[in-house]
Amino acid sequence: MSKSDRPTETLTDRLFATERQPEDFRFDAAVARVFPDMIRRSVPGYTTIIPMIEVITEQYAQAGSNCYDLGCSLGASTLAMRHGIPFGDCTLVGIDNSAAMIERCEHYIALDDHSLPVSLRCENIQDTELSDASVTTLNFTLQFVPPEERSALLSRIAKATRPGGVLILSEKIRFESEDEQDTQTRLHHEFKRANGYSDLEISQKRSAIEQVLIPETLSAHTQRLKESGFDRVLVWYQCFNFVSMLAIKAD
Ligand SMILES: Nc1ncnc2c1ncn2[C@@H]1O[C@H](C[S@+](CC[C@H]([NH3+])C(=O)[O-])CC(=O)[O-])[C@@H](O)[C@H]1O
Ligand SMILES: O=C(O)C(=O)Cc1ccccc1
Repeated sequence: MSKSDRPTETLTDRLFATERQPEDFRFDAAVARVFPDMIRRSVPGYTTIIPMIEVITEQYAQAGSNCYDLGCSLGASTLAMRHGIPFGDCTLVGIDNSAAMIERCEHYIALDDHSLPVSLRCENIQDTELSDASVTTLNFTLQFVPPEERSALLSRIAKATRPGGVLILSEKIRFESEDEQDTQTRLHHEFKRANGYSDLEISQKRSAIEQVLIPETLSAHTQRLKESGFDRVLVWYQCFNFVSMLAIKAD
């Protein structure tokens, strides 16, 4: 096996470093190979959010319930949930519709020495079966679901959630004020530059995700979470245009 084929080798993301034909971003094998580096260098707060998912899971997981990580990629949030769940009789399920991600995710799960089994499913989260949930995580995944299809998914999650259970929802957001949108976007791009991305990488990635990752405002998210069946919504983290919310179902 060559060095670059080792499934958990940390590789540097250079996918947008040279000029390329405009093409929509996809979670294919090339992205899966560099994903840990890409997400860490691209999403402000990602390295803080992951360990906090463990803390939040520990607070809200319920004995005998199901915990879901929807859009689990390589399992970073899945593993945080695994370490947070304080009950041996919970079922932890990671779901992603990218075969390349799920295949690599299996390796990360296997390397993590922990007794709670993780069940991985290569499925579309929009029609995957959900039931008896206490903690569900959508860590930067809902943003890739077409906006008009987001309510149906959130309603299914809320319906499947036990009283006192939660949804952890992390998203790239946009702002109502054009001024704030410009400032936060500039700061996000500065974060990427500080992490070694060139102007070409930033602009080519921006074009590739434009039609694929659709950010919405915080108020749109909050309103829809409430209409979907969650009782309380709070923001527990924000860095620039990246936020994480906690949507809670009343006891
Ligand atoms: N409809 C869908 N069904 C299933 N999976 C999907 C769908 N749409 C997108 N995905 C999957 O959602 C993941 C989004 S990444 C999540 C990071 C992870 N949560 C982490 O904490 O490291 C975030 C990002 O790249 O910004 C990808 O693996 C997609 O294949
Ligand atoms: O890179 C960006 O600009 C983002 O908004 C985050 C991101 C991270 C990983 C895949 C797609 C988008």
